[in-house]
Amino acid sequence: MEEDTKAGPPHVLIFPFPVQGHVNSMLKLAELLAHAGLHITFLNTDHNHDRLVRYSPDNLARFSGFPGFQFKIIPDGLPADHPRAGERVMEMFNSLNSVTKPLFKEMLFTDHELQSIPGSNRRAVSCIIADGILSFAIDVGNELGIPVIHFRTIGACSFWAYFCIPDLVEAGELPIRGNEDMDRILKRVPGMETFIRCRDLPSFCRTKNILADPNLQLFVDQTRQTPGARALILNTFEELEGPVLSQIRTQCPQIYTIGPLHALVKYRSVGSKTTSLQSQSLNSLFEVDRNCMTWLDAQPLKSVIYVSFGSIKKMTNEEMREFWYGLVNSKKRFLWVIRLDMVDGKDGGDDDQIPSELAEGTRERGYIADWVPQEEVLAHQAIGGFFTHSGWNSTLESIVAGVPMLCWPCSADQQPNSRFVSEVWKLGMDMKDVCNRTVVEKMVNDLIVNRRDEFMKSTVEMARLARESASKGGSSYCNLDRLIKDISLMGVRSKEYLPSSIN
Ligand SMILES: O=c1ccn([C@@H]2O[C@H](COP(=O)(O)OP(=O)(O)O[C@H]3O[C@H](CO)[C@@H](O)[C@H](O)[C@H]3O)[C@@H](O)[C@H]2O)c(=O)[nH]1
Ligand SMILES: C[C@H]1CC[C@@H]2C(C(=O)O)=CO[C@@H](O)[C@@H]21
Repeated sequence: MEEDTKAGPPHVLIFPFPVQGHVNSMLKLAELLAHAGLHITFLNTDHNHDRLVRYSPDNLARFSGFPGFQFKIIPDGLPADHPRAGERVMEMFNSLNSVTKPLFKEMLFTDHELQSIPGSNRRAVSCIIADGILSFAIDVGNELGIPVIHFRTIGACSFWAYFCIPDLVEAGELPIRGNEDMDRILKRVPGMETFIRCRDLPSFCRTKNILADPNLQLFVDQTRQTPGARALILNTFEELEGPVLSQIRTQCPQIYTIGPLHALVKYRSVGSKTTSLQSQSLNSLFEVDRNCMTWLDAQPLKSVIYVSFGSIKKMTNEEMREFWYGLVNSKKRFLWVIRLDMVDGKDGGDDDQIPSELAEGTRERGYIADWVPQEEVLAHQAIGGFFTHSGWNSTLESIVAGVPMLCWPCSADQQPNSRFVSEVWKLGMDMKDVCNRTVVEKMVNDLIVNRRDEFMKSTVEMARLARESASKGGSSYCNLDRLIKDISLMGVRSKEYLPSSIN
């Protein structure tokens, strides 16, 4: 079955790991590629598609405006009531591998809309852009003769830390030998030898069972498969992570740095119906509370600390209490995102009664929301600082907005991210491994009052570099053009690749 290579533009299938932070950045890439005229199939899980339809209905209308754009739905293999958050998010890997992978292969082989339609301008899928932690897509692409590009939605610093873990083990630098060992500087992560400590490695390294820990092995294996992909896409920019990118290129020569994606959408989607800031809330898997913007309008300039720990983190009642007292005792205004699924269980009894001093302080100076339009919030003039978990999208959004960060990393790549924010880029402070109301109170005041001028110097400069990279002629702007050209040149599937039947 030879494909008519003269028919229509390239057809790219985009497949994110199905959580908000990944869907967000991959939908932005989908918009950019569709805006450039490529045909896009965006593969959503049934669970997430239902949430997009429910909480971002305008999203579907916006994307349907691109010719050749379609959403495809695939099960994630989990029951509808699975939390898909906290530590249980790890269960998604097993179901995606056992249930989703065979369906993915069958879809590519049998789905008429993914094949070339003789006489029409729709080509078969000519390239797969898969999440860097869904490496089974490489196997499927190889079986079907479709080139696969990895898009890893974390920063280059974290990708490289993951990649070097086997070298750290081989050199005896891992495992970590207890709490007293956490500040030991590691020597076998090239480019980070002067500042990366044990506590700054991805959280999965905090295991005694370094050779057999299933989570650690999963991410190391996924990361080490990336050199087998046709190329690697990273949502970052050369001016932010150049030294680490040089190290990664020794293993993965073909890298497209096209971030910050949310800024690139803004600079390349001129004339789109929605401003790029508003378009972010069109990718939301949660119901957005826009009333917080009216509350922000009433706050003094740079007076508010914005607090959000992403879409996956779950907190204990004790952690909530320490942060709440720290924020109230700081005497600063705060906008705090507490998702409906965020607090781990309710221990009932008086724990659920809010102490009067907290209730009064929150009433006077605080606003608590389930979910907000974060890019718009960070761009608001009332925001003086971002108390963040250091998720990579949040980090980039804070950088572009020029907002200094107080980092409380929770898991995975957040640990390396927070070390780079504080130690390398000087964009804020790292509160790693601390959960104490007195420390929260002090660091909030340091961030938006006592050390504000110090951080503003570096945040203003990094924001300039970020916007420059995403503007016409900038590094990320040009790399996106290169990616589009290279995808257009990618070979087409020839018949010897197509198996006689799905096995
Ligand atoms: O009220 C809110 C809170 C967050 N966001 C958005 O949600 C996204 C959250 O992404 P991120 O900051 O990366 O955090 P997570 O949701 O935790 O993302 C997961 O995926 C990221 C990308 O791989 C990783 O860096 C993180 O560690 C991982 O937890 C961002 O775009 C935010 O703008 C909102 O729109 N409204
Ligand atoms: C399942 C989460 C643990 C780490 C994963 C990840 C990665 O690319 O390594 C990024 O963010 C998280 O959502 C994933």
